[in-house]
Amino acid sequence: MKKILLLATGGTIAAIKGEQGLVPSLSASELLQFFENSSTMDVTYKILMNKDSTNMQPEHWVQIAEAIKEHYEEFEGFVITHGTDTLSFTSAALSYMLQGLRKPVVLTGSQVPISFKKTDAIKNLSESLVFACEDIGGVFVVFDGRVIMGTRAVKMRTKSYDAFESINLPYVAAIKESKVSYHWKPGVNKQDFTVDTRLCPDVFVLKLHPGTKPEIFDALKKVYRGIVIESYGNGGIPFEERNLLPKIKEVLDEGIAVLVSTQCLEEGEDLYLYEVGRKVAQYDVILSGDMNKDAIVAKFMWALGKTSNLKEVKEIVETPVARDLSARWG
Ligand SMILES: NC(=O)C[C@H](N)C(=O)O
Repeated sequence: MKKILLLATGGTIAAIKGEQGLVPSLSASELLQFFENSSTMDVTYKILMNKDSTNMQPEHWVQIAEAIKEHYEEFEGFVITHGTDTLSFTSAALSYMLQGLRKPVVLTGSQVPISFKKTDAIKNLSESLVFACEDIGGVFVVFDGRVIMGTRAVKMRTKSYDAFESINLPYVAAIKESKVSYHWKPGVNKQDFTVDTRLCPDVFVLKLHPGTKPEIFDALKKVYRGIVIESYGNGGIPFEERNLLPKIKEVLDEGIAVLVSTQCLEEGEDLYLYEVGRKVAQYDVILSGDMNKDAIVAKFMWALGKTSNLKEVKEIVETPVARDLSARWG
């Protein structure tokens, strides 16, 4: 019998209809009442919080990581039920905070509450429990029959059952009728299991649009230590009218880390391709490669939690962790 720990954090999966709309309310034991006792696994549950994931903050990621650390030796696999809206930020953050995992940490949720007729919760939770029994290490998202690396999941759809896609990396596996079919398998971790929950939440994502004013950086530098600029296409910063370059140089000189990424979900940046990219690349900004925004935010917070030296932050963020960055950039 595999010993699995179910950590409940809320989300639609645990929601009921309240007077103000759907609210997470069910406990972990109430979630498990929808399942028959299994002969292959022994599931223990713990409720960590009951939140709509919109209300999740980096401090809650730390709480989840600490719970896994506390129970790591007792269990063979972990399932975290979570709201889908920020699930991929949490899965990425756990991928950075929990290194050298030799057991699966699986995040799941649902688009429709578990007590509703057309729910996807029973499928997602039972497939997550199946995957949590696999002999594999790492953080994964299991949703709608697909297994995605925790650093590569992105919520693409607000209502459909297939809410998540694996961006810039193939799915790890498919699950059908409780059978796991691997497309590829992450290698065995060589490093020891370590937990590093130091995070600096002072990171801001600035999504560029034609008309973005340089003065925005004056406001940002007062409250943030890291700025992610989601630029366009292969990457670049406008340098003619509303020229953003002088302000970027100014914030860097004041010790604020700047990362340039792209609004395009697939194929990553190539900052050296165009003049608009090369002009900002000369400032030694951090490059995103093909990491997605949710992973970038979590990794940036994790890097800034360790150091404020801009060179070291760049080095940490640009080094691949848990398959978050493809070989071309790594
Ligand atoms: N499907 C969901 O779980 C959405 C919900 N608002 C949440 O993220 O908690």
